[in-house]
Amino acid sequence: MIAALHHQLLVTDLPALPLHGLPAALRNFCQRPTAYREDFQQSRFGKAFDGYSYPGQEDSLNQGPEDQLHSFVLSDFSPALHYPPELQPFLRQHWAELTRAARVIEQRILTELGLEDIARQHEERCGHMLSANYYPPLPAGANAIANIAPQKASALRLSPHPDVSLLTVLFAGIAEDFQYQDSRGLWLDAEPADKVVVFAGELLQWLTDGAIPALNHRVKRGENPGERFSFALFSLPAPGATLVSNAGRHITTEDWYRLHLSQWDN
Ligand SMILES: O=C(O)CCC(=O)C(=O)O
Ligand SMILES: [Fe+2]
Repeated sequence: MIAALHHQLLVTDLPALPLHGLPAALRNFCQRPTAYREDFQQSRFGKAFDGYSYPGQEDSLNQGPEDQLHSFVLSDFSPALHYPPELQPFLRQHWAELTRAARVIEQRILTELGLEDIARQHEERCGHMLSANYYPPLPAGANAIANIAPQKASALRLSPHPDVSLLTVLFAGIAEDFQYQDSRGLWLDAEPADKVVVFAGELLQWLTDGAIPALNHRVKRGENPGERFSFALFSLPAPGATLVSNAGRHITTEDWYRLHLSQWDN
């Protein structure tokens, strides 16, 4: 059963969950003037990964300067009032229901994997964060990428990475151009799907002491890169928590975030 998350996507038989207008709300936010958007940057939140990041940004905690997307990270950990008005209706009306549904799915997977102790820590010490991602349309020309210096023009819209999560739930399904790395290190194209899709994050790797590796993934630049949205829901330890691996290693939430981010230190 462990093979179900081992270097692969778990495409469940559950239909994708509704987005309740979130893509349009996110696009509206991303099309506001820079000065407006800057009020919601991560540095203003100072909590976990919460807040806004934009293409070309040098100091985002969750994307690199070469990545060609806007992301807005929402979580259980910041007060709803801190988020922009565009995202308030989703947060107020749908966040609780979405994260409840995701928790049920995550619990079922962890239990089926025989990871009872991790399931208990997930239940008691983890919350959720959503990376709501908007990839603006790109011109068809090879180097004509908005906000990106020509030397950084890339075949990718999102660079390869593992997630900081315990599990990542693509609750709205999987969009085109998503790729993941198999056990041989080869990049595979994921089939777009209107199902809930789940994969392992680095916290699952840490808590299983390496038994279940985090899935590396990225987004390629397709033939005609139009507007693209994705919604990745991460289960994450809450501020102030301490987690224990199967082998008995301990880590605090804050050290976990630092350890995850240190892989991008030069
Ligand atoms: O855009 C995608 O399909 C993937 C997004 C992603 O990997 C992330 O938000 O961590
Ligand atoms: Fe990711």
